[in-house]
Amino acid sequence: MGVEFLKIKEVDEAKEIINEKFNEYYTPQPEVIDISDSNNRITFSKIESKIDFPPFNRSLKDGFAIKAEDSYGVNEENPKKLKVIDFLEAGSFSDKTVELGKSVEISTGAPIPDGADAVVMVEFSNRAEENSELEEDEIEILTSVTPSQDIGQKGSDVKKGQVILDENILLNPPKIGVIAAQGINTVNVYKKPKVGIISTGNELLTNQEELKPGKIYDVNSEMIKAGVNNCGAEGRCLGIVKDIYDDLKTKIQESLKECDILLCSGGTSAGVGDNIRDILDELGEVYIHGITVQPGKPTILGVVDGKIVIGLPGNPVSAIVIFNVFVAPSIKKLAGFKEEEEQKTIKGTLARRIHSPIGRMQYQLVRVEDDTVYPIFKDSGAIFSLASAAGYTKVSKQTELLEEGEEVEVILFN
Ligand SMILES: Nc1nc2c(c(=O)[nH]1)N[C@H]1C(S)=C(S)[C@@H](COP(=O)(O)OP(=O)(O)OC[C@H]3O[C@@H](n4cnc5c(N)ncnc54)[C@H](O)[C@@H]3O)O[C@H]1N2
Ligand code: MOO
Repeated sequence: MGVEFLKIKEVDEAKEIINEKFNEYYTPQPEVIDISDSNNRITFSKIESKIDFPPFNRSLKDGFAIKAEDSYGVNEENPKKLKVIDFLEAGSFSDKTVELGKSVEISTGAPIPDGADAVVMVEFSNRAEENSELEEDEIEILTSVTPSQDIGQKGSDVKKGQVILDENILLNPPKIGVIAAQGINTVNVYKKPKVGIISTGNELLTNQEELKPGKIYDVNSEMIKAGVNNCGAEGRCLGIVKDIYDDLKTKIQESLKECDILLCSGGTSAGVGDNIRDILDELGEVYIHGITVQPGKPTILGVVDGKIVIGLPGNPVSAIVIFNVFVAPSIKKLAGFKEEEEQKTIKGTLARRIHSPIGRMQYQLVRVEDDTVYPIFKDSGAIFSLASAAGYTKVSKQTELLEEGEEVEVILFN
């Protein structure tokens, strides 16, 4: 007999242990980065505004800054003549004061000159070209405006000292815009946890090698790395290791020096060459070996040198399902994402019945077309099934059969 599994864990119990161990063995760290590198990073602390925005009262339109009082009772039949005492482009500044009977020609974004309290849009004015009774430095306005009209007041958008972004916010283009408006050039974000990834198996080749008899290309390294990166962490492929006990043991020890969390795949079962469990027992402690799920029953969680080591089942479908269901939520949390987001789900009608093993929660890959859910009945090594899979449907451990036509929920990948 090979190694015995620990007492196999129920799904909820396994999730709880994983969550607890991740919290215990990794403490999120902040780092300060340049705003130009901040897309897709997560804020570690609140960001406060350094300045009022806008920083001055500014014109929202091209037109004439006036005293609103000058426009009362004005309309096209009853225009009002005003003297133009200055011209203001965005970025410039006027030291003139607008009094009754006067105006300053102004561009959108330019600061409102002293004395003015409203802007009349250029469309509602005439110049000398349009009305020969006007002098060169005169206009007539054709509409009335209210005080503050078309003025963006200083601090009306954001006041100095106001929280503009909370902690645990995923920075994206609009949010980076908010920071940029403040002239802030560095951001305090969560450091990405470094997650090492090792594939194990004598049969595995890198994509640099020629295919040989009995061999296959390594799927899990790149697939899991992409999954890790989607969680806001930094996945690092650390290579392929043969099923040789000492080689794998050394590789695990070496790898732990350069990462915060280690994900291995393959060698989790209890067969010849399945070494992960024994190595983790020797180097540290194993907390989970076996979860009541299908696929992915032989999943392992251990701790070595104060760091989490996960053994994902080698079959790629099992590896990605177990990663998504059990590992990704914890990595996301450590990377700074707010507590577990709702998974994206859709509902649909089963096109075929699903048989499920009693006693194991089944994650059945499915394809979805319109509202119809097609189970993909292939073994967990059939990687191509992932090309069309939209996600998976859960079949509880007490359920042996889901009938064709039943409504099911599909948990979508991403
Ligand atoms: N007698 C038993 N045999 C198996 C059992 C069992 O309970 N009793 N469980 C099966 C289940 S379920 C799974 S899942 C696998 C678990 O296997 P391991 O984690 O030990 O993985 P391997 O044996 O190393 O590989 C399984 C399969 O996956 C392929 N593989 C592995 N790594 C990769 C990779 N990086 N890229 C692509 N493909 C990979 C490997 O070639 C095998 O075909 O055990 C079952 N057996
Ligand atoms: O549990 Mo295995 O992961 O069925 O393929």
